[in-house]
Amino acid sequence: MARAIILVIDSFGIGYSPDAVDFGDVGANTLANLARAYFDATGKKIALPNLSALGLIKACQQASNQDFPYEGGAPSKGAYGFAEEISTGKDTPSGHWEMAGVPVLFDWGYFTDKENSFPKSLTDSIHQATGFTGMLGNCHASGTEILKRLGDEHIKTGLPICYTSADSVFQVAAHEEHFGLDNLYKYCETVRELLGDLNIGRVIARPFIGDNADNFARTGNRRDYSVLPPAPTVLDKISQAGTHVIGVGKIADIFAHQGIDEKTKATGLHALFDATLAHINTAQDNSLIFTNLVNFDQDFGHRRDAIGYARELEALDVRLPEMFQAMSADDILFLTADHGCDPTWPGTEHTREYVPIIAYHQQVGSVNIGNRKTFADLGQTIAELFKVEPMDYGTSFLSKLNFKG
Ligand SMILES: O=P(O)(O)O[C@H]1O[C@H](CO)[C@@H](O)[C@H]1O
Ligand SMILES: [Mn+2]
Ligand SMILES: [Mn+2]
Repeated sequence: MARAIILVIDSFGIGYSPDAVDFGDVGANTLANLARAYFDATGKKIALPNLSALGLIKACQQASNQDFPYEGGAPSKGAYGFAEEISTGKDTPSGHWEMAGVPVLFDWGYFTDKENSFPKSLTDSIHQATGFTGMLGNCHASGTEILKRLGDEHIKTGLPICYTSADSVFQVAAHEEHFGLDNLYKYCETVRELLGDLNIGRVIARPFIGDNADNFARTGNRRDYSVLPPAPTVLDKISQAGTHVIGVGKIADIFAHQGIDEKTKATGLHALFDATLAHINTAQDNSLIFTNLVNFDQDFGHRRDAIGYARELEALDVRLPEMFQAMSADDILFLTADHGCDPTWPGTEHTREYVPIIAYHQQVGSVNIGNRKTFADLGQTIAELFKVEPMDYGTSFLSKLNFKG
């Protein structure tokens, strides 16, 4: 076994899942709906020749029973299927931990009130511990809209902007220069400690720059402070057994730095892709390179920008051959997602969807691995590949891969 690569296209759902009714997401389909919106707006079919060859379109059609405009051929290489999530939430940590073999079967804590979202006991303790006299926001919000609304006041008052969403998060936006990046991180670390038993998945630092509502922009210095996964993930197991686990992008943050031997941060699709390629070019045998492409979710899914999402998918597709070329004959690439975020869906939140599971290896001919009952099938496959004890959840699909020769 040489190396494995996992590319998570963050938020890339391919059709609402059987339990979507519990989330108000019946009808969501990130890929199919954005392809339609792109066609309606531009008259062009989304061009995904490489992802189509890997079976992505077929996986989406199987998951959703729907057709949509696209350009690309029939599946010709690699394995393709669609997986449903058994974790209770449709958030990023749940999706990633489940794909690493550890679904989140307990309920996260949520701040459900749209206004005055944080309990007074919590805000009091934050003010006491940080020395700030107050906070702005304290509500549900989209991270870009709240900057437009409160960014100026933040600069004037020096108070942090705190907000949440339907996810189990406490987010803090602050200006990189006026408030300072280190101060923002320190504030978030304090909040992380004070959240205690509220069972909140993540505190997220959201630094931004700019001087007015028209040009405030979030920077790549986002930092996620996650709780630990509820059990050792396949990353812990393979890392302990000697596999070199490399996290690219926010992977290390998502796994609270557990089971990660080396990490590289980068901002934007191309920088993240380049960082992944650089690791493929240099990583020793017996390595796992695990990359999260956050921009699909952050810049397009939550922003409900279907056209931008479509163009970013095309840009990723164009670059895939570079990855195929960099891979050695024994390497295996998995492409998947952690949840949906349909850019045509009402609101700004994630959507409960099937995700694609695609596996590419030079020697693997096209094979349909069908409906996977949990994202943990990927973790179980990774466990088998790297020869560690099986995980408690998931069914490996390694034996289904159609290895030639
Ligand atoms: O609107 P922004 O700040 O991008 O927030 C989004 O990002 C958070 C973490 O993924 C989610 O909870 C969602 O609300
Ligand atoms: Mn995500
Ligand atoms: Mn998100």
